[in-house]
Amino acid sequence: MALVASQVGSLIFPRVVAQHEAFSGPTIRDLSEALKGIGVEGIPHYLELGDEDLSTSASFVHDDESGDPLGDYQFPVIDFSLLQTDRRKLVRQLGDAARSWGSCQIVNHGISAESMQRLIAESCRYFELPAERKQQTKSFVGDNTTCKLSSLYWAESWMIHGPGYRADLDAKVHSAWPEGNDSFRNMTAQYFQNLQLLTKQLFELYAEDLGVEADFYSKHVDSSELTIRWNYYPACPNPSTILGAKSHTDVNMFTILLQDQVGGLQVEKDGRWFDVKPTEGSLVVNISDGFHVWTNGIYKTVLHRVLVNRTRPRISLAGLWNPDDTLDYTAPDELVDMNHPRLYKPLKAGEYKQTMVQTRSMADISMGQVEHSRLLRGTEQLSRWKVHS
Ligand SMILES: O=C(O)CCC(=O)C(=O)O
Ligand SMILES: [Fe+2]
Repeated sequence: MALVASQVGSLIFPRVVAQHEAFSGPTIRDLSEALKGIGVEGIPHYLELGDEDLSTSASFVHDDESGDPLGDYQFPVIDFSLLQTDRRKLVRQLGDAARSWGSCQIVNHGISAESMQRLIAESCRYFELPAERKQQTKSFVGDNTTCKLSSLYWAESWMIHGPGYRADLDAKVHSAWPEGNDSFRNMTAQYFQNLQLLTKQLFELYAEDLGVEADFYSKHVDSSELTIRWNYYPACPNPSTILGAKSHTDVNMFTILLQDQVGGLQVEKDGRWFDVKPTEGSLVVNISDGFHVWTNGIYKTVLHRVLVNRTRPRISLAGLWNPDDTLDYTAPDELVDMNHPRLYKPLKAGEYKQTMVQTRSMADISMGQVEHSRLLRGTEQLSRWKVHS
């Protein structure tokens, strides 16, 4: 029996009545049971894992109580307060993490843990609104509208675009949540500003690590667009067969991610998956496709995915940086030598973004999973701009 989109949508996003911190109780019908109810056996293939192999999960690494150092496989948690005490050490740690993981967690970065917790708690209140209310928010994706979504599966999301974020925020939030949203809007606006400062600092530190002009990257922050995407992953009855987000790289330049304490984010390294275990007050810094190209491939674009769980909803706020479309991701000459020949042909940020938006919109529920996965990986898609491809 063919499955109608709206039917599937309501099944994959059953209403979750949840207290974020203490979700309990069997409020979700089992997905396959629900599907059987409308005459469908099993799970629609586009929701299956395809070539995603959860058995490669290396989460055991973090459960190991023995305290053994994990060497190259210890996911980096970097103390940003080294900025005041040992800048060179901070630069080295950030650079090492960007080269080997394309990702790290930073703590003591100047944005208070308390303000981030409050922002998460307020964001949860938004997602706990009835679906009809949330659907009034322009850019909201979830419930009945999600079935063709290319990358995020068991998730609801919506986003706010900078630089005119204040007006965008007021209009969008107000339409869904006219009462009680003032503090949410103020907190979010403050968070935009904090991320801007932090990103400038990070880009200066990365420039130092790479040995390029101090403001080579940071001077573009003011003319870049920061989008915040809220991702909400309801508790899922089939967490072993469904992902919150399939493995993907981010197509933008650079991402700073705020996650709650539930866990589920994983990053790939050397063909294995590692949990990014939430650390109180931390932010996850992810190198995206754009920054990877802009560093001549010296920094890795990180492949990541999100697992869901049976009992607790999870929330994350992805701070996605996109430079002006005219920005050329061509890496500076300092990063090109005999050992590092130029990897990519000239590539404008806008051209890459547009190509990838088109590519991803081709991702369709009728598509095989392996093909689908390729569309989500900058590591594969960038090959068409490789100098010797
Ligand atoms: O929820 C997460 O931790 C990751 C979200 C993500 O990868 C994204 O929004 O691009
Ligand atoms: Fe992502």
